[in-house]
Amino acid sequence: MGKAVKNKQRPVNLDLQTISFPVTAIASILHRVSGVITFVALAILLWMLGTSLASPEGFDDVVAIMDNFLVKFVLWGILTALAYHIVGGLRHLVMDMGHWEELDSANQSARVGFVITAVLAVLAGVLVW
Ligand code: HEM
Repeated sequence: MGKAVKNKQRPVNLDLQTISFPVTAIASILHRVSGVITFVALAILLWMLGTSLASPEGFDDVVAIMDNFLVKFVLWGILTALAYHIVGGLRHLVMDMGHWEELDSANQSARVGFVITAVLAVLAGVLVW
């Protein structure tokens, strides 16, 4: 009993300000977050598509809704999340084929993925506004 307690006395760092995640961990977390955002966004986008196709009034309603900064911002966020999910997803698929699995190449591909997403986010902003 006493020995079991002793074995649990390992160093534990719970000070969030001193914990720094590797770039690959951040890329991984963001991929999951962007997947969940994309999933939730599907409901919003399908509702907008359905409403806009249902009638000319519905189309006008969706156009009117889109004329709001907050709605545009949410749409921009959705497009950016989708862009990151696709970029990160393609990176995953390349890794599944046995490439970019070493520490250096994994770090580099994660960084390149962030840069490509930043460019796509700017393009999404141009599209939405
Ligand atoms: C409607 C569109 C999509 C939705 C809602 C979606 C959602 C998700 C979610 C929730 C996950 C789980 C993430 C996790 O547990 O870590 C996931 C994983 C994944 N997604 Fe998507 N996704 C979509 C489209 C795509 C596309 C277009 C690609 C292609 C590039 C893609 C590639 C992947 C890959 C490779 C994984 C596995 C990642 C891993 O092994 O950790 N997804 N997706």
